[in-house]
Amino acid sequence: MSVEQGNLSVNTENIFPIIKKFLYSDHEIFLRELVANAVDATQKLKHLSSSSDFDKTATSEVGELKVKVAFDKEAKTITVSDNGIGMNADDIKKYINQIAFSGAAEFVEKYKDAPNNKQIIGHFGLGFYSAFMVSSKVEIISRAFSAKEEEAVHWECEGSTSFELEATTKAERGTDIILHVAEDSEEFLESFRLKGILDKYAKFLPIPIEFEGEQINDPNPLWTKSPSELTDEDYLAFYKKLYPMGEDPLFWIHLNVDYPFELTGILYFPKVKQELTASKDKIQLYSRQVFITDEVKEIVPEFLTLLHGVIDSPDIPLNVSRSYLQADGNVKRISSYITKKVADKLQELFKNDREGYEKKWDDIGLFVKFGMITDEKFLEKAEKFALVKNVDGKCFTFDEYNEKIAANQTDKDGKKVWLYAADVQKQHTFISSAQKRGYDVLVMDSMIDSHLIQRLEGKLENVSIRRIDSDTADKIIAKDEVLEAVLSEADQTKVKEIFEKIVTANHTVEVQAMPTDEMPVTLTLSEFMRRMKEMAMSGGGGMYGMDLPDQYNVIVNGNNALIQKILDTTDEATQLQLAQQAYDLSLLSQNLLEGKALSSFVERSLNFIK
Ligand SMILES: Nc1ncnc2c1ncn2[C@@H]1O[C@H](COP(=O)(O)OP(=O)(O)OP(=O)(O)O)[C@@H](O)[C@H]1O
Repeated sequence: MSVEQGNLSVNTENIFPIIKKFLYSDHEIFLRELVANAVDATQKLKHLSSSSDFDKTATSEVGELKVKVAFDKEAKTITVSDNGIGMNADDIKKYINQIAFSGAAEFVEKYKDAPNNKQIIGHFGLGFYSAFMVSSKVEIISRAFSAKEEEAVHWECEGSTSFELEATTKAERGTDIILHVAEDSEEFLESFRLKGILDKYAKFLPIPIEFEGEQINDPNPLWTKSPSELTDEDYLAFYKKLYPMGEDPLFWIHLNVDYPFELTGILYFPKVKQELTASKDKIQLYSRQVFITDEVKEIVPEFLTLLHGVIDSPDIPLNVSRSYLQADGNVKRISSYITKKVADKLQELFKNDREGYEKKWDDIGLFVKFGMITDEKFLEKAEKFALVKNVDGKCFTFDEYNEKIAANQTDKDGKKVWLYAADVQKQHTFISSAQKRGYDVLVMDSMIDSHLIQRLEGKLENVSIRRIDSDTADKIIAKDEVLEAVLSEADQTKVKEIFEKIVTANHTVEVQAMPTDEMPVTLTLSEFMRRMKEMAMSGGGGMYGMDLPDQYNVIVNGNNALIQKILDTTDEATQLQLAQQAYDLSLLSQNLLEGKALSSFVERSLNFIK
């Protein structure tokens, strides 16, 4: 058989049912598409009017350009009118019958097998043909800018591949698109519904949009203006317009690039609360002032979805699938541009007003940390302006902090050890022990901190980060000097045996020589064990399908006088009671004593002081 070549053709008869079916969830898009086309038509006219030939045309007055949306509940029609460039018969044949139609055909060809892929379709600018999602018949009455009143054209189509085109008269230049609303779409014949859709998609279109005698849009939204003309009040007022219920933002960035991609916008830094998801997904994406979506997850790095505001770019492809979007060159460039701008802004605030920056740290810290964990490039930049805060409320950059602790908190291997408290109240005893040794203690108490710690350890050279209760103050920073033990080895073994009789089963006992003024018993949870546990808990329902028990180390301070007293006590019951009391005190200092154990402790304590 000889090789045969040819093109696969789409059966165009199928287009309308498919458009309807696939676009189901997003039917309201038709209005955005028609209004956007109308705005385009007026802008084309504006463009044209600057050419010298324009004066000679039939409709030489530009006049006040605008778009009107109207509906008639009785007649069941929605009409979108503009006084833009208009179309003559040839234009309709070319742009509506052929191009728009082939666009629709291409759409069907591409997505006929995609199972219910609404995300793709919702952004597929089907333009004019999306009118058929809600209409049983569509009419176009148009008078091109160059046409006389009686040279206007009338086109109509009932959602099949045949159409009618004839001459008509029209007093004004421009186009009316008349939708005869289908029975199943009569919900759109309501004022509030149409107003709602216009508010969503047309609020910032560049040409006045009129609905029920009122202009519903702001044609010159803030992001299209030059930053030099704008005051802080303008930015705050615009924020209120976007988020009427929102608390004032902390600061903002005005984006403006022409090359290698076009992008404008304003990004606001909200006060990010611990509850990250509440701040997320508030950025609105526009394309030439037409609202597209508020799902920008695939367009900006995840941590930037915490920001609020507007991004406007005609260079973000909207008619492709979301996963494809992330691989798109422009999207990548836009994403790294925004990341850089955000980092630059933070750096600038840090440099120009350190005090103000530190005051805001509690609000922006979460955002910066989230960025450092999830975005390598941001992490690199953020190392210069990220702060750590110690228990006294003082802030330091990473470099400043390393310098501060270098003398006293470098361990025997030359590593700088950062100590932190995850709960200042609970870990108070540990904090004071560390402070007695002149150690500084940081506060890292948010969920995100534990992830950040791992990230920083991987990133910062020669730094080890330890939670304050992961060891006794004596050992937490391993140094060469060793305290001499007061107890002999044999006595140490005896002490160990006494405590092993009373401690909770999975706790291990260790006798150490610590300064005499340290607690007789301290409970520690090794950094390793704790991280394992945290990982098991966060790693999707538990690594072993259960919560790992806390395996505390019970550190007995052999040099504390009470331990000697316990050893010297001959009556075994009293000896165990004393040991129990010392052990309970260590539990109590960490808020771990509860229930029956707590009651026995209280009773025993009363007996001791009676
Ligand atoms: N109101 C109008 N006035 C003048 N020309 C119009 C109008 N509406 C549509 N057109 C013409 O019909 C063409 C096809 O419109 P359609 O909306 O299908 O596609 P598009 O606007 O080019 O692209 P998209 O698919 O992104 O919307 C337009 O490019 C334009 O030339």
